[in-house]
Amino acid sequence: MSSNIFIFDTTLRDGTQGEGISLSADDKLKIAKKLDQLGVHYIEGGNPGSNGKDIEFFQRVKSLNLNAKLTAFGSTRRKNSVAEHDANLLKIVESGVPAATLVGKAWDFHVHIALQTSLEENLAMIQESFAFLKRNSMEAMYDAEHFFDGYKNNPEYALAALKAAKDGGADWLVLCDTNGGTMPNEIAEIVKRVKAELDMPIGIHTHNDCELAVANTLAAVGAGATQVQGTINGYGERCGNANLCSIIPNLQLKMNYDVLPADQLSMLTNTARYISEIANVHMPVGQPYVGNAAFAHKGGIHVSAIMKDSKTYEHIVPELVGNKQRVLVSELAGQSNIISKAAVLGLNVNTNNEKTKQIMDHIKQLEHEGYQFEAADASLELLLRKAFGDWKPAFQVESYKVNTERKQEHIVSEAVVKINIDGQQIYTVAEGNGPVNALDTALRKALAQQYPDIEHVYLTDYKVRVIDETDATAAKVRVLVESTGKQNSWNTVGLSGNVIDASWAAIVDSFHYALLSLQKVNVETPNQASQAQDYVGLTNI
Ligand SMILES: CC(=O)SCCNC(=O)CCNC(=O)[C@H](O)C(C)(C)COP(=O)(O)OP(=O)(O)OC[C@H]1O[C@@H](n2cnc3c(N)ncnc32)[C@H](O)[C@@H]1OP(=O)(O)O
Ligand SMILES: CC(=O)C(=O)O
Repeated sequence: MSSNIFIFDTTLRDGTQGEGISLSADDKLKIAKKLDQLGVHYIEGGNPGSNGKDIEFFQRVKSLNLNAKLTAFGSTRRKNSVAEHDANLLKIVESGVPAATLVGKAWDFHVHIALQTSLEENLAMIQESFAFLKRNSMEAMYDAEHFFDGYKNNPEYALAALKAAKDGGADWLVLCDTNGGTMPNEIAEIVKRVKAELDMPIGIHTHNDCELAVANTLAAVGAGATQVQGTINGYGERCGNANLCSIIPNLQLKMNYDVLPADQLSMLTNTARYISEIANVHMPVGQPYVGNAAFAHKGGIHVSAIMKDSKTYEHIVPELVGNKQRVLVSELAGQSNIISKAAVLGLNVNTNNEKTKQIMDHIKQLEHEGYQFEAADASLELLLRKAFGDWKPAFQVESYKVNTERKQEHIVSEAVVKINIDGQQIYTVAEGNGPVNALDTALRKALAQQYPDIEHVYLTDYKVRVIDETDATAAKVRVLVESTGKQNSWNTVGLSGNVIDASWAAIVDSFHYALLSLQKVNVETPNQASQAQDYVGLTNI
């Protein structure tokens, strides 16, 4: 391993400057705990001089006794004032954390335009603010705002800003590519020059406006930076910050730096997903390292090869970052995709045979008609189980009917469902706020008579897509439904020329899937049942 790199997480500060991200104090505490478990070295909790929520966070976070060093963020003192009376600096000290990060201007243009003060006054603001922090015994980082743009415009002044921070006692000089417009070669060259000029620990803080934040961070580290600032999932102002979920594994697994212990690196995927849930921001499936599709294989040629050796199409072992390999089945599949998927389900299909080919052709035909199985794993599982003779449906649908009626201000839908379970006909009626909701409720009510646990299954997402748009009158509708049980969620698909019928098909598949495990638990002895659940895998609702 090479030398240590310090990870400075600013998800709770710069991350919250991203559009659509707003975290409560409780959210921030949960995220701080998670980041600490991951093993980051610094957690920038927020701006105590900005809002009450951040002040509350800093008050409450102390009781968590985190290993990571907490840092409070703010700016250098206001122009023409004194640090001791600066409300923002006082709040930082009052926050009681051991470290602080102050942003200060390093680009002469910004001093003139944004601060509207003299170049000398800005240097005094920097120097005096750091001296104030050091008098209060804090570890102090200088976030040299727009450092790279400043250096390109006026290198003497940009370096003078760094020297002012150093003279004030700053412990770290963090070079910021605030507008995110610098290229990796420029970053490397400028970091090297700063290293040669000033004997100080250097950090890097980049933004993603040219989609280069990760590359720029790595270039800076290669040139001698030892503190890396970034956020989980790259949240941050405008196009975001440098994404730590890519930087950490790149540094550790590709560039051989000592960043996190291996067992903590394997928490990366879980951390990224947990924080995306709290931030309520959907993660792109193709997000490197931690995305759901980061190790998902779709093309038949790829799957055929990974079954021989995963290295053929995987740049790392996914488990190193806590992710896992997935095989998708679609019209681009070959027999290998089916065999691999069936093996995961515990189905005994281990050789290429005529049956596998028939199923593959059937799936391709269905996808050609408009089905889509890669986003409907549960429907695919039912299809495979049926094809390999492993599935007996728990119920048969006899009929359904649904009406929607508006009475003055109220719209109500009523569904009537007739199903058959082991020869016994069950007939239910239910109301809902729409036809899909009414059908879902009526079917659940019918099944609950024999499978009470089905009450825990909810429809949690519903997507409709009109396909075959070139022929609008004959267009088909594809409905994807996400359902959630006590522990898992799963997706099913329905296709029809009628949106209600497509929805019904997707709902029926969802309940069939849920009943796979309930059915097994009901028919087996307790011991066999737990084996059956392991065997069924995903389907323990
Ligand atoms: C590059 C970055 O990401 S920096 C961090 C950006 N993050 C944020 O701004 C989020 C938190 N900010 C806030 O809550 C508010 O902006 C506050 C509390 C800091 C300040 O609020 P206000 O006092 O109302 O000022 P406002 O936000 O309108 O303007 C910023 C002021 O800070 C001054 N300022 C900007 N940078 C600095 C600096 N490095 N040092 C000192 N003063 C600065 C500006 O010149 C401006 O002063 P002016 O009002 O005399 O023109
Ligand atoms: C400090 C900071 O967030 C920046 O310069 O981008």
